[in-house]
Amino acid sequence: MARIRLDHIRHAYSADLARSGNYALREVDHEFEDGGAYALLGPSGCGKTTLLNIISGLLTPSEGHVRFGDRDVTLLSPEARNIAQVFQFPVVYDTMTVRENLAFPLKNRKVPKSEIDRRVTDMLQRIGLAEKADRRAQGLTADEKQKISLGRGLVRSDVNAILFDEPLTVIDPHMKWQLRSQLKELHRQFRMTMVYVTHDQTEALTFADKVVVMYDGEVVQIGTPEELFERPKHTFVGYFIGSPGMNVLTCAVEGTDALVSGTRIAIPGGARPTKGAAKTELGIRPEFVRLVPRGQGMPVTVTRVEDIGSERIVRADFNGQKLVAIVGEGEGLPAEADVVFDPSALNLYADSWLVDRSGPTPTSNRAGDRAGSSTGGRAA
Ligand SMILES: Nc1ncnc2c1ncn2[C@@H]1O[C@H](COP(=O)(O)OP(=O)(O)OP(=O)(O)O)[C@@H](O)[C@H]1O
Repeated sequence: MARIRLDHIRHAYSADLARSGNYALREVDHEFEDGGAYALLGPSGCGKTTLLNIISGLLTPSEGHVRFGDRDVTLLSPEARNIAQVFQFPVVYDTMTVRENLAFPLKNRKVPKSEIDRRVTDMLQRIGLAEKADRRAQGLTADEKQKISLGRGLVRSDVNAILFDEPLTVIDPHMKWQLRSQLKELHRQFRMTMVYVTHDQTEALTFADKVVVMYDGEVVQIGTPEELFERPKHTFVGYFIGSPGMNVLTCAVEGTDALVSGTRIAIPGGARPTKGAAKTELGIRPEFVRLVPRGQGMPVTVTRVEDIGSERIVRADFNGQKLVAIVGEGEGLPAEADVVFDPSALNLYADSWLVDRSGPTPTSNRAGDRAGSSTGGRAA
């Protein structure tokens, strides 16, 4: 296994695109720790596959270097990099049996037969294909074939990293959870460096120790699921992680307060100057917006209430800006509501990036659990 260093990587798919500044990857300068489980998460077209292919060696970056440990592998082929890859669609040898497919990469590397038998038997159990071990791959479903692809990637213990590109796309929804848990278990057991591309936040947050959020050709934040939830470094992270995503309210900054549509809201720890910023915004997750009886907070007009079982999603108009709140089970919803914001959960953004500040971080994702609230006040 190896630490993977991406050293000032940029990539354009042609010289013309580079000349016009059209980079699929604008600048990526990050490190994946040895033995870490990472998910590359982002919307379609943000550059996830491009980055994965640069790590694997299927693509050579236009600029920058890829290092495995201290070794520069930028110009090496995927084989020379010694990585395992699992793609979106199954890659199996149809004429071989399931067992032979799994044994294939081990035989190629001259692993002793007894060791091959042991590892293949273990993997057959893990991917749930023990009963079909001696069937040819040809007659299997797409779902089963993809499990073979996963097993073939995971059966080797000598690889520098295992790279997954949306590997569960063809898997039946009820099996996805099971295979994800198996992947996590294998990671816990063997501490392989794993990089897993997905645009599904549930998949990313349940699989990875660290989630790498990509947006428009850039990595905007690498963090644990908690970090991404509590302190999104970019408004896109706030919007993309969480359901519903973070409220992003246009604001002005005056001293240490934010002015949102004429309402003054104190920023704990003090808002830092945002001189030169073209736009400033205040972020607050719906879990930290509390609805209180009229007169006890900032006035809003509730426009819609969606009951989703254990909680209600309340959509409101906050002086012309849309605001979403989550009302938990057992919490009341006043007929005429005001809102209060948990001050520890307020984040200030300048040109979409978080303005660092001191102060506590929110500790729970239920608004009712939090002490204190920011009720704001009308600006003079
Ligand atoms: N072979 C190619 N030639 C030219 N442009 C490409 C090529 N492959 C990808 N791109 C462009 O590069 C950008 C990043 O694409 P990429 O496939 O890496 O994104 P992605 O995040 O993996 O998207 P998806 O989730 O849809 O696979 C997109 O604008 C895409 O259109």
